[in-house]
Amino acid sequence: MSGPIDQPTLLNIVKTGSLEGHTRVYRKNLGDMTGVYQDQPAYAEQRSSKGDDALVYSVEEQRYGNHDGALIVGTSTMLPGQYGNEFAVTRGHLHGISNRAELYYCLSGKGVMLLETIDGRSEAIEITPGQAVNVPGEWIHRSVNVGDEPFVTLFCYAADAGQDYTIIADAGGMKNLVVATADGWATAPNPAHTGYRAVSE
Ligand SMILES: O=P(O)(O)OC[C@H]1O[C@](O)(CO)[C@@H](O)[C@@H]1O
Repeated sequence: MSGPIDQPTLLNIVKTGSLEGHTRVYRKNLGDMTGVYQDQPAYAEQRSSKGDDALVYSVEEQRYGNHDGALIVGTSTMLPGQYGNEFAVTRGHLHGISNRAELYYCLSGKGVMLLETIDGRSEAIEITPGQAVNVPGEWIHRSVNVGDEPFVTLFCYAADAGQDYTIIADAGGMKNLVVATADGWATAPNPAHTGYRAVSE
């Protein structure tokens, strides 16, 4: 044993995204999503019609510490939306400690976990209530709302993981986009993607 033993926590989780017992809440607004969507005119049009303060996603999380071995548990609530033909996404990231894994369990709505590795692998996995994606370390990940109601997930990952948001920005966006089709969604290559840089150790 290497230090004090943390206290267990009861969490009441509501499928609409409320996490009773959370220690932090943060929200991302439309104005925070600069550079995320490829269709910049469509994004600019929504900023001017809805305003920069319009909510796009929010996170409620609970952590009992940041030390090696501790877990963060939280809920993420993504509002539906489209920017041109691209569905609403989270910023997306690789964990700062890149081998840290994460679980995403769908509480409500319909979404896709878009997952890529720096050496070119790509996966897009749809989840609906009752389904989860167990995301191993080394996968860049982003949530995508492909439905017309909030996409709510319960997530859990190592508290020391951290987030590297520059990995996607430096590559001109993720390799694939999740776009609307006549019968739902599909992935399409992102023409602006320039390849991922190596992860620094
Ligand atoms: O941190 P980002 O990429 O903005 O996206 C938020 C997502 O990441 C998480 O914070 C957890 O990794 C989720 O809550 C949420 O879906």
